[in-house]
Amino acid sequence: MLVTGNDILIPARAGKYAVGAFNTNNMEITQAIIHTAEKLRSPVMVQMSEGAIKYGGQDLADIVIDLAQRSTVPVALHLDHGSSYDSALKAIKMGFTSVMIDASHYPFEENVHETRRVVEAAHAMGISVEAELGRLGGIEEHVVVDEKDAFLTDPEEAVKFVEETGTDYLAIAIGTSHGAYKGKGRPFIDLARIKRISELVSIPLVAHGSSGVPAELVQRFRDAGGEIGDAVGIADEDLQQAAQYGIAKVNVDTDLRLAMTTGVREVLKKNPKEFDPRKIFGPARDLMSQVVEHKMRVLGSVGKA
Ligand SMILES: O=C(COP(=O)(O)O)N(O)CCCOP(=O)(O)O
Ligand SMILES: [Zn+2]
Repeated sequence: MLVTGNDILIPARAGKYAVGAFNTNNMEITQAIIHTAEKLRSPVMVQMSEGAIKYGGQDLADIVIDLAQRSTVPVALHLDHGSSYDSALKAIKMGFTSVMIDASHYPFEENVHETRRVVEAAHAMGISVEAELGRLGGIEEHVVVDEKDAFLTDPEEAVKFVEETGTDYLAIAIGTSHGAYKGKGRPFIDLARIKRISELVSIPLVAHGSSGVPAELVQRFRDAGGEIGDAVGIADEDLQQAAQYGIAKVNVDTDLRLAMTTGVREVLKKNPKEFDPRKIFGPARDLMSQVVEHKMRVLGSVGKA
Protein backbone atom coordinates (compact mmCIF):
# COMPACT_ATOMS: atom_id res chain seq x y z
CA MET A 1 0.00 0.00 0.00
CA LEU A 2 1.14 3.57 -0.74
CA VAL A 3 1.77 5.39 2.53
CA THR A 4 3.57 8.48 3.83
CA GLY A 5 7.11 8.53 5.17
CA ASN A 6 5.79 9.02 8.69
CA ASP A 7 3.72 5.83 8.45
CA ILE A 8 6.98 3.94 7.89
CA LEU A 9 9.59 5.88 9.86
CA ILE A 10 7.83 6.59 13.15
CA PRO A 11 7.40 2.85 13.87
CA ALA A 12 11.00 2.28 12.73
CA ARG A 13 12.45 4.78 15.17
CA ALA A 14 10.26 3.41 17.96
CA GLY A 15 11.24 -0.15 17.09
CA LYS A 16 14.96 0.67 16.82
CA TYR A 17 15.28 -0.62 13.26
CA ALA A 18 15.95 1.29 10.06
CA VAL A 19 14.17 1.22 6.71
CA GLY A 20 16.01 1.33 3.39
CA ALA A 21 15.31 4.35 1.18
CA PHE A 22 16.38 3.12 -2.24
CA ASN A 23 16.81 5.41 -5.23
CA THR A 24 15.15 4.38 -8.46
CA ASN A 25 15.72 5.51 -12.05
CA ASN A 26 13.81 2.87 -14.01
CA MET A 27 11.30 -0.01 -13.91
CA GLU A 28 13.79 -2.77 -13.08
CA ILE A 29 15.24 -0.94 -10.09
CA THR A 30 11.72 -0.21 -8.83
CA GLN A 31 10.73 -3.86 -9.21
CA ALA A 32 13.85 -5.07 -7.40
CA ILE A 33 13.09 -2.74 -4.48
CA ILE A 34 9.37 -3.38 -4.05
CA HIS A 35 9.30 -7.10 -4.90
CA THR A 36 12.10 -7.73 -2.41
CA ALA A 37 10.26 -5.72 0.24
CA GLU A 38 7.20 -7.92 -0.35
CA LYS A 39 9.28 -11.12 -0.23
CA LEU A 40 10.76 -10.08 3.12
CA ARG A 41 7.63 -8.40 4.51
CA SER A 42 9.59 -5.17 4.92
CA PRO A 43 8.35 -1.58 4.71
CA VAL A 44 10.36 0.41 2.18
CA MET A 45 10.90 3.90 0.82
CA VAL A 46 11.41 4.31 -2.91
CA GLN A 47 13.03 7.62 -3.68
CA MET A 48 13.55 9.72 -6.77
CA SER A 49 16.02 12.58 -6.89
CA GLU A 50 15.42 15.61 -9.10
CA GLY A 51 17.78 13.94 -11.57
CA ALA A 52 15.60 10.83 -11.58
CA ILE A 53 12.50 12.97 -12.12
CA LYS A 54 14.23 14.68 -15.05
CA TYR A 55 15.14 11.26 -16.47
CA GLY A 56 11.92 9.32 -15.85
CA GLY A 57 9.32 11.98 -15.10
CA GLN A 58 5.69 11.16 -14.31
CA ASP A 59 6.10 7.88 -16.22
CA LEU A 60 8.56 6.59 -13.65
CA ALA A 61 6.66 8.09 -10.71
CA ASP A 62 3.52 6.33 -11.95
CA ILE A 63 5.35 2.99 -12.12
CA VAL A 64 6.38 3.43 -8.49
CA ILE A 65 2.92 4.61 -7.41
CA ASP A 66 1.17 1.73 -9.18
CA LEU A 67 3.51 -0.92 -7.73
CA ALA A 68 3.17 0.71 -4.30
CA GLN A 69 -0.63 0.82 -4.45
CA ARG A 70 -0.73 -2.86 -5.42
CA SER A 71 1.94 -3.83 -2.91
CA THR A 72 1.22 -5.94 0.17
CA VAL A 73 3.73 -3.94 2.23
CA PRO A 74 3.90 -0.20 3.09
CA VAL A 75 5.73 1.78 0.39
CA ALA A 76 6.36 5.53 0.37
CA LEU A 77 7.43 7.48 -2.72
CA HIS A 78 9.95 10.07 -1.55
CA LEU A 79 11.53 13.10 -3.23
CA ASP A 80 15.25 12.88 -2.51
CA HIS A 81 17.21 16.13 -2.13
CA GLY A 82 14.45 18.49 -3.18
CA SER A 83 16.24 21.76 -3.85
CA SER A 84 13.36 24.20 -3.46
CA TYR A 85 9.81 24.81 -2.30
CA ASP A 86 8.63 24.57 -5.93
CA SER A 87 10.41 21.26 -6.43
CA ALA A 88 8.75 19.80 -3.34
CA LEU A 89 5.30 21.04 -4.36
CA LYS A 90 5.78 19.68 -7.89
CA ALA A 91 6.65 16.25 -6.45
CA ILE A 92 3.54 16.28 -4.27
CA LYS A 93 1.45 17.09 -7.35
CA MET A 94 3.13 14.10 -9.08
CA GLY A 95 1.88 11.83 -6.31
CA PHE A 96 4.89 11.68 -3.96
CA THR A 97 3.93 10.86 -0.36
CA SER A 98 7.11 12.16 1.24
CA VAL A 99 9.40 15.03 0.23
CA MET A 100 12.85 16.23 1.24
CA ILE A 101 13.68 19.91 1.21
CA ASP A 102 17.47 20.08 1.31
CA ALA A 103 18.37 23.64 2.28
CA SER A 104 21.37 22.50 4.37
CA HIS A 105 23.82 24.51 2.29
CA TYR A 106 22.12 27.77 3.40
CA PRO A 107 22.81 29.52 6.73
CA PHE A 108 20.76 28.12 9.62
CA GLU A 109 17.98 30.75 9.58
CA GLU A 110 17.48 30.40 5.81
CA ASN A 111 17.38 26.62 6.11
CA VAL A 112 14.72 27.00 8.80
CA HIS A 113 12.69 29.41 6.66
CA GLU A 114 12.76 27.25 3.51
CA THR A 115 12.06 24.07 5.45
CA ARG A 116 9.15 25.57 7.38
CA ARG A 117 7.50 26.75 4.14
CA VAL A 118 7.61 23.22 2.75
CA VAL A 119 6.43 21.65 6.02
CA GLU A 120 3.38 23.91 6.19
CA ALA A 121 2.39 23.23 2.59
CA ALA A 122 3.11 19.49 2.72
CA HIS A 123 1.33 18.94 6.02
CA ALA A 124 -1.74 20.73 4.64
CA MET A 125 -1.83 17.96 2.03
CA GLY A 126 -1.03 15.10 4.42
CA ILE A 127 2.51 14.63 3.12
CA SER A 128 5.52 14.15 5.41
CA VAL A 129 8.80 16.02 5.15
CA GLU A 130 12.52 15.34 5.48
CA ALA A 131 14.93 18.22 6.07
CA GLU A 132 18.71 18.31 6.44
CA LEU A 133 21.01 20.04 8.90
CA GLY A 134 24.80 19.90 8.54
CA ARG A 135 26.98 19.24 5.52
CA LEU A 136 27.20 15.80 4.00
CA GLY A 137 30.80 14.93 3.29
CA GLY A 138 33.31 12.20 3.97
CA ILE A 139 35.21 12.95 7.12
CA GLU A 140 38.49 11.18 7.75
CA GLU A 141 38.67 10.12 11.37
CA HIS A 142 41.96 11.93 11.86
CA VAL A 143 40.52 15.28 10.84
CA VAL A 144 40.80 17.89 13.60
CA VAL A 145 37.71 18.43 15.76
CA ASP A 146 36.75 21.97 14.78
CA GLU A 147 36.94 21.11 11.08
CA LYS A 148 34.76 18.06 11.79
CA ASP A 149 32.27 20.23 13.68
CA ALA A 150 32.11 22.68 10.80
CA PHE A 151 30.50 19.94 8.78
CA LEU A 152 28.68 17.63 11.13
CA THR A 153 25.28 18.26 12.66
CA ASP A 154 25.41 20.06 16.01
CA PRO A 155 23.07 18.25 18.46
CA GLU A 156 21.86 21.41 20.20
CA GLU A 157 21.27 23.11 16.86
CA ALA A 158 19.25 20.08 15.76
CA VAL A 159 16.84 20.59 18.67
CA LYS A 160 16.28 24.21 17.66
CA PHE A 161 15.93 23.31 13.99
CA VAL A 162 13.29 20.63 14.59
CA GLU A 163 11.31 22.91 16.92
CA GLU A 164 11.39 25.84 14.49
CA THR A 165 10.61 23.88 11.32
CA GLY A 166 8.28 21.05 12.36
CA THR A 167 10.07 18.69 10.01
CA ASP A 168 8.95 15.07 10.35
CA TYR A 169 12.40 13.49 9.99
CA LEU A 170 15.88 14.92 9.92
CA ALA A 171 18.87 14.05 7.74
CA ILE A 172 21.97 14.59 9.83
CA ALA A 173 25.60 14.95 8.77
CA ILE A 174 27.53 12.21 10.54
CA GLY A 175 30.57 11.73 8.31
CA THR A 176 28.99 9.80 5.46
CA SER A 177 29.07 10.99 1.86
CA HIS A 178 27.41 10.16 -1.45
CA GLY A 179 29.06 7.87 -3.95
CA ALA A 180 31.49 4.98 -3.94
CA TYR A 181 34.45 6.63 -2.20
CA LYS A 182 33.47 7.24 1.43
CA GLY A 183 36.89 7.27 3.01
CA LYS A 184 39.83 5.00 3.64
CA GLY A 185 39.69 1.61 5.35
CA ARG A 186 36.49 1.63 7.41
CA PRO A 187 34.85 4.99 6.66
CA PHE A 188 34.14 7.11 9.70
CA ILE A 189 30.54 7.48 10.90
CA ASP A 190 30.06 9.52 14.06
CA LEU A 191 27.99 7.09 16.16
CA ALA A 192 28.47 9.12 19.32
CA ARG A 193 27.01 12.14 17.57
CA ILE A 194 23.99 10.14 16.35
CA LYS A 195 23.39 8.89 19.89
CA ARG A 196 23.62 12.42 21.32
CA ILE A 197 21.24 13.84 18.71
CA SER A 198 18.76 11.01 19.26
CA GLU A 199 18.74 11.71 23.01
CA LEU A 200 17.65 15.28 22.28
CA VAL A 201 15.48 14.82 19.18
CA SER A 202 12.68 12.26 19.12
CA ILE A 203 11.77 12.32 15.41
CA PRO A 204 13.20 9.71 12.98
CA LEU A 205 16.77 10.46 11.89
CA VAL A 206 18.08 9.92 8.37
CA ALA A 207 21.49 8.76 7.16
CA HIS A 208 22.44 9.73 3.62
CA GLY A 209 25.43 8.26 1.84
CA SER A 210 24.94 4.84 3.42
CA SER A 211 25.75 2.41 0.63
CA GLY A 212 28.05 -0.36 1.77
CA VAL A 213 29.93 -0.61 -1.55
CA PRO A 214 30.64 -4.30 -0.85
CA ALA A 215 34.13 -5.43 -1.92
CA GLU A 216 32.82 -8.53 -3.71
CA LEU A 217 30.46 -6.44 -5.81
CA VAL A 218 33.23 -3.96 -6.62
CA GLN A 219 35.44 -6.90 -7.73
CA ARG A 220 32.66 -8.36 -9.90
CA PHE A 221 32.22 -4.90 -11.46
CA ARG A 222 35.93 -4.77 -12.28
CA ASP A 223 36.03 -8.39 -13.54
CA ALA A 224 33.16 -7.57 -15.89
CA GLY A 225 35.12 -4.67 -17.36
CA GLY A 226 34.11 -1.82 -15.07
CA GLU A 227 36.66 0.70 -13.89
CA ILE A 228 36.51 1.91 -10.29
CA GLY A 229 39.15 3.13 -7.80
CA ASP A 230 39.50 2.36 -4.08
CA ALA A 231 35.78 2.25 -3.49
CA VAL A 232 34.59 1.67 0.08
CA GLY A 233 31.27 2.17 1.89
CA ILE A 234 29.67 2.22 5.30
CA ALA A 235 30.14 -0.96 7.36
CA ASP A 236 27.01 -3.04 8.05
CA GLU A 237 27.79 -3.09 11.79
CA ASP A 238 27.92 0.72 11.88
CA LEU A 239 24.51 0.96 10.24
CA GLN A 240 23.11 -1.56 12.74
CA GLN A 241 24.45 0.51 15.63
CA ALA A 242 23.12 3.70 14.05
CA ALA A 243 19.64 2.13 13.88
CA GLN A 244 19.84 1.42 17.62
CA TYR A 245 20.59 5.12 18.12
CA GLY A 246 17.61 6.51 16.18
CA ILE A 247 18.56 6.38 12.51
CA ALA A 248 15.29 5.19 10.92
CA LYS A 249 15.85 5.95 7.21
CA VAL A 250 18.99 4.84 5.38
CA ASN A 251 19.66 6.08 1.85
CA VAL A 252 21.05 3.63 -0.70
CA ASP A 253 21.75 4.43 -4.33
CA THR A 254 25.36 3.59 -5.18
CA ASP A 255 24.98 -0.11 -4.30
CA LEU A 256 22.04 -0.40 -6.70
CA ARG A 257 23.95 1.41 -9.44
CA LEU A 258 26.90 -0.93 -8.98
CA ALA A 259 24.65 -4.00 -8.98
CA MET A 260 22.74 -2.95 -12.07
CA THR A 261 25.79 -2.10 -14.14
CA THR A 262 27.67 -5.20 -12.96
CA GLY A 263 24.72 -7.38 -13.99
CA VAL A 264 24.56 -5.79 -17.44
CA ARG A 265 28.33 -5.92 -17.96
CA GLU A 266 28.51 -9.59 -16.98
CA VAL A 267 25.88 -10.60 -19.54
CA LEU A 268 27.41 -8.55 -22.34
CA LYS A 269 30.92 -9.82 -21.56
CA LYS A 270 29.78 -13.46 -21.42
CA ASN A 271 27.45 -13.26 -24.45
CA PRO A 272 28.69 -10.57 -26.88
CA LYS A 273 25.98 -11.68 -29.27
CA GLU A 274 23.17 -11.01 -26.76
CA PHE A 275 20.79 -8.15 -27.61
CA ASP A 276 17.54 -9.19 -25.94
CA PRO A 277 17.00 -6.53 -23.24
CA ARG A 278 15.16 -9.05 -21.07
CA LYS A 279 18.25 -11.24 -20.99
CA ILE A 280 20.41 -8.20 -20.20
CA PHE A 281 18.32 -6.36 -17.62
CA GLY A 282 16.80 -9.49 -16.04
CA PRO A 283 20.05 -10.65 -14.37
CA ALA A 284 20.79 -7.05 -13.39
CA ARG A 285 17.40 -6.90 -11.67
CA ASP A 286 18.18 -10.13 -9.82
CA LEU A 287 21.53 -8.79 -8.61
CA MET A 288 19.86 -5.59 -7.41
CA SER A 289 17.30 -7.66 -5.53
CA GLN A 290 20.14 -9.39 -3.70
CA VAL A 291 21.56 -5.99 -2.73
CA VAL A 292 18.18 -4.80 -1.46
CA GLU A 293 17.69 -8.02 0.50
CA HIS A 294 21.07 -7.76 2.17
CA LYS A 295 20.42 -4.16 3.21
CA MET A 296 16.96 -4.93 4.63
CA ARG A 297 18.44 -7.76 6.70
CA VAL A 298 21.24 -5.48 7.97
CA LEU A 299 18.81 -2.69 8.89
CA GLY A 300 16.38 -5.01 10.69
CA SER A 301 13.26 -4.11 8.72
CA VAL A 302 12.52 -7.70 7.63
CA GLY A 303 9.14 -8.86 8.92
CA LYS A 304 8.16 -5.38 10.12
CA ALA A 305 5.41 -4.92 7.51
O1 LIG B 1 22.22 9.37 0.09
C1 LIG B 1 22.09 9.08 -1.08
C2 LIG B 1 22.86 7.94 -1.71
O2 LIG B 1 23.93 7.52 -0.92
P1 LIG B 1 24.93 6.42 -1.52
O3 LIG B 1 25.72 7.08 -2.62
O4 LIG B 1 25.81 6.02 -0.36
O5 LIG B 1 24.11 5.29 -2.03
N1 LIG B 1 21.23 9.76 -1.89
O6 LIG B 1 20.48 10.74 -1.36
C3 LIG B 1 21.13 9.51 -3.34
C4 LIG B 1 21.39 10.77 -4.12
C5 LIG B 1 21.27 10.49 -5.62
O7 LIG B 1 21.21 11.75 -6.31
P2 LIG B 1 21.33 11.78 -7.91
O8 LIG B 1 20.22 10.95 -8.47
O9 LIG B 1 21.20 13.24 -8.23
O10 LIG B 1 22.68 11.21 -8.26
ZN1 LIG C 1 21.61 11.96 -0.15
